[in-house]
Amino acid sequence: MVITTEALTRSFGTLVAVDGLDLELPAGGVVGLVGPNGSGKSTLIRMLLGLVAPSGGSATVLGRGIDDPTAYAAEVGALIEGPAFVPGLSARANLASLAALRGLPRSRVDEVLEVVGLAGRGNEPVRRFSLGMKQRLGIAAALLPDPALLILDEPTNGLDPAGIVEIRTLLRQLGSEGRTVVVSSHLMSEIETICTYVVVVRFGVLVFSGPMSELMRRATTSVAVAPEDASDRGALRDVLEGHGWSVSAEEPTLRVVAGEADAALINRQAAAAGITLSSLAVHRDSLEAVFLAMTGTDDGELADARGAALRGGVRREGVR
Ligand SMILES: Nc1ncnc2c1ncn2[C@@H]1O[C@H](COP(=O)(O)OP(=O)(O)OP(=O)(O)O)[C@@H](O)[C@H]1O
Repeated sequence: MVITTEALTRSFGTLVAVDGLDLELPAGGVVGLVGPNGSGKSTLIRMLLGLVAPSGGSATVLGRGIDDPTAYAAEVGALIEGPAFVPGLSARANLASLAALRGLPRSRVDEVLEVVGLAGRGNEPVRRFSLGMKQRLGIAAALLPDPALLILDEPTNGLDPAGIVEIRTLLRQLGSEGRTVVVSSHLMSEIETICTYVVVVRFGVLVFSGPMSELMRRATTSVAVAPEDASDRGALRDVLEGHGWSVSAEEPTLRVVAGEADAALINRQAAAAGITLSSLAVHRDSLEAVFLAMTGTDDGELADARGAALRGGVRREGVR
């Protein structure tokens, strides 16, 4: 396991930002940490990096306890805020000074520029870079020590759609090369196509943790059927309900709560009752809908009163 947590908790005054989290994250691939704003993702990441002390519980990173982050610091690369670079210096010079500071070989600079697709732009001053290029440079900086674990807090925040695609492609590539990439986002849609494993949190509480394929299995499926002759709708409904399916009417179709594997059976039952179907289509909820059902929001904003109060509190007090 690349990261484990046991009853990991962090409170700020009376607010419990991370609430008794139990996690076991497998090594390799891209792990998505998803939850609406204010659900404790950054606090969790900061605890794992040793930047915030837990109020309770324990955790390990690469097999070592977070009470001594220096034991694993050299093997973990992180990007937790917009990367800070000297704007007047080139990308290459910025990375070279970071490498020198960390005692890393200068040869890593060109290697990481190559990995993030900035090799051809390395001599340009960073001030000319787009936000997406700056994010890629930030990831390059995090990659300097060739870490086994890369942790990125909302790396696609503020990027335009093209920039988001670029970062996604890069993260997928990094996750397929043996290292583990942990990436947080408040939007399922931004990371669902790149994650192999997903952790969903809400109000600091774990809602789901497991392989992406398992999350997808939670998506409910239904089969929409329409009889050729509209006057058969009632009879068709009776037949399908008689076989134990739950059916709702949605003009001009009937929606049957059933999986893809049931489609042929539904067709046969209708035919056996002398009803010809003019259409039969399998629908699966989007991951967005699954996320909505789990967290109460699909746009990253908490929908209920506590969410509104927390967001108001954060802005008013500027607590960060
Ligand atoms: N230093 C702090 N002092 C007080 N409260 C804090 C502090 N850091 C975080 N919080 C609170 O803890 C809760 C979780 O915040 P956190 O930033 O971990 O969530 P998040 O899921 O990363 O959200 P976002 O996407 O908005 O950053 C929020 O209510 C936040 O206001």
